[in-house]
Amino acid sequence: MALYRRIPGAIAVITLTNPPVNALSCTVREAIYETVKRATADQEVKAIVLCGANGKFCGGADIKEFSREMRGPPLVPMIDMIEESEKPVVAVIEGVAFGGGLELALGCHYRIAHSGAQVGLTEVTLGLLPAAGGTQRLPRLIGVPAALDIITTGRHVSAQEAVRLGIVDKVTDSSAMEEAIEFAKTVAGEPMGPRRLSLWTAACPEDLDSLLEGALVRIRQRSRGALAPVACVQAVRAAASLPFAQGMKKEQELMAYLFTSGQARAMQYCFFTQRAAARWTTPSGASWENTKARPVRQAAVIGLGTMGKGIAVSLSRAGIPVIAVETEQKRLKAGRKAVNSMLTRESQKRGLAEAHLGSISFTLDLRKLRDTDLVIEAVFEDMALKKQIFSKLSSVCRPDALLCTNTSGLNIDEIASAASRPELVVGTHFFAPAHVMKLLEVVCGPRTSPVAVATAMQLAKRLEKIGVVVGNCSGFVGNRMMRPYTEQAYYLLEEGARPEEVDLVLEEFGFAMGIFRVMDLSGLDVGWRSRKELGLTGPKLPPGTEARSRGGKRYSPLPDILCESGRLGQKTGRGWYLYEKERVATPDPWLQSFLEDYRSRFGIQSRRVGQDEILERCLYSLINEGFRILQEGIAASPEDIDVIYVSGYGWPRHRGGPMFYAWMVGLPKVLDKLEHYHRTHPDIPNLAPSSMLRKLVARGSPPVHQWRALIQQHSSQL
Ligand SMILES: CCCCCCCCCCCCC/C=C/C(=O)SCCNC(=O)CCNC(=O)[C@H](O)C(C)(C)COP(=O)(O)OP(=O)(O)OC[C@H]1O[C@@H](n2cnc3c(N)ncnc32)[C@H](O)[C@@H]1OP(=O)(O)O
Repeated sequence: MALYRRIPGAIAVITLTNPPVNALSCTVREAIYETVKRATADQEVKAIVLCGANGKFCGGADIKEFSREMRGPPLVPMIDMIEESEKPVVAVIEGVAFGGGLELALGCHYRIAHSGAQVGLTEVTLGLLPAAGGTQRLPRLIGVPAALDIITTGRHVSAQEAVRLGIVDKVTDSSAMEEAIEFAKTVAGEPMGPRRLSLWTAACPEDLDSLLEGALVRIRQRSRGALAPVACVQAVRAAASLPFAQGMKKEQELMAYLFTSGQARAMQYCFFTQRAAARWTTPSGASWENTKARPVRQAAVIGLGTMGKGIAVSLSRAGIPVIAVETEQKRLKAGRKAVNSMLTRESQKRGLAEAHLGSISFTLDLRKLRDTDLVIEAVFEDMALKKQIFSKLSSVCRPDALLCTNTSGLNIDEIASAASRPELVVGTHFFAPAHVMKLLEVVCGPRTSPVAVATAMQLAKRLEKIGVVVGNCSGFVGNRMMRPYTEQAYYLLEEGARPEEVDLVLEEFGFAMGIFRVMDLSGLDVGWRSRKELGLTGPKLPPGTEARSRGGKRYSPLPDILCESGRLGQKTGRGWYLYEKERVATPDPWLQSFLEDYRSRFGIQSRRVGQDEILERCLYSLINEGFRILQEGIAASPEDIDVIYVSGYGWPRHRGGPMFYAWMVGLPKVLDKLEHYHRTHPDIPNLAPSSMLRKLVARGSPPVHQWRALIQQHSSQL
């Protein structure tokens, strides 16, 4: 709702009251209409102040209403009514003014912000555009180039930048409310015509076309295939070239197109699922609601390799003092140098004062960890080494210290078996670079206690990461699903495709990089090492093993052969591609003739593999593994899997995540295709449809939020 009160000085104060973010729900819009009308009709009122309850102006339109039938007064005429008021309306921006919240403020005649506030037209992140006049008013207020950036990225703009750009008229460190009331008194009675943004003209650069073309190029690089940012560019073009009323018409047309697109639905699904992941539960009844996290006042990181360094920086950035441990002086020195320069860069980039960073001390002595609340082990993926460390930690650390391992797939239970308190051992699987990537898989072993899960999830929040609780199995959720996806990509090469063809299809789908470019970037030796560990290749492989089969299943030795010939990806200048200029992948004629030789050596008839087949085999095999994960209870819900893929594996947000995508495509179609590909390739068991998928199809393909109820809780590994 919106509360109305009269205060001395002939001022009416209207307060949006809809916790937690004062979203513009149907009830709020009705109340705004009513209270603004009341204030404009009241002869005693000379100016109006519009604010939000609990220190937040407004988080925008109520996103929950987008999936229901629209009711209540629409936003656009409501904002127009405010702009048309003859009495000055002053918006008090505290906390946030996002999306429709900022559009509402742009309809006001003045905007006063608190210095801690943030503003933004964030609709694009929900697959929409600012369709309450934002695409037309903002360019008129701050010029086309700055507005284009804010509208197409949806980025959060600080109050300081907002005043510099002219989005707000004034910023204050003290009470924005008091400032606004005093200000309103000074402008009462002035004519409001010049303050109506709809009457302004947008300042536009001479070369508008190249500005807009540049924006489209950046959009294609950032989020290929996403409709909303492209529509935003079209709307800003309208603001630059058409009168306000026509621009508004264009804005509405574009909004109608986006609103009914599957992409908007997918992105709104991502918004809610990301928040739902924090509300974890386990079948034992433990949950975020009934389990209290332990406080983390000091943390330690063991191992200053790529991951350890990033984790130490993340902890420090969150203000947590860190002890970083290495085994030799040389590594310690190199680690210290790298961490310190990462921190300097970070604090410059984020404008963080050194005082906000947690101190980091460096040591070779594990005994220094005796007072630490939480330790994160980030050494090589070597089970024996990890067990040795956990055994030592048990004798060094406090009995209640949480012991975390940053393994990307090893058995948490086995690692925990080396600790004297296995219930305090939990997996914290960070993603590289750990100080940048948002995802944290929190891995529960069978003995992990609820308090260990709660503490790790709380840590994720403090590090500004998205924690998702998963069960213990090889590769957990994310990496386990990657395996069948990568394997399909190898098989497609064996059958006739080229790496660049596979990558193109995946990039057209929306991944920033195709799988072969990703492998070249991270190094082909990563997978090679783990295949050697598993005895799939290298010295542990039993003599006489068939080249293209392991345990009766199809196997591709292609990546092993590449590694054996020294092609490890970007770092060696060649992998699946050639890198003559640093980081620029070019198709390699050598690889093409190598693949031809390989096919003739194994009697494989090369064929043209179509784009649909590439996409379906890669994605559906990954999705199928997701269904198996649900069936085994390794993930609590399809939503959790989707959060993992969108925030950690570059799955395009506008596709919602693999499980949501499967539902959008149609589960019967996914099942049908998997059956077809499995019939054609019976030696690839990953293509055999999972029974969970069959079950969902048999039940009429219910929407994703209903799947959880169908997952058999008794098989949960969480
Ligand atoms: C067929 C033709 C159709 C025609 C078209 C019809 C068009 C109709 C529309 C007309 C025009 C619309 C134009 C405007 C659009 C918008 O405004 S879209 C919304 C834009 N707003 C945002 O993007 C902000 C989203 N929220 C946030 O970024 C954050 O929540 C926050 C505000 C920064 C607060 O963060 P934090 O404090 O970390 O809290 P959270 O955990 O994120 O959120 C707390 C709970 O609040 C819920 N919530 C947040 N924002 C909204 C919202 N806008 N609507 C509804 N609910 C919201 C959030 O889900 C959390 O809920 P719980 O998880 O249940 O706790």
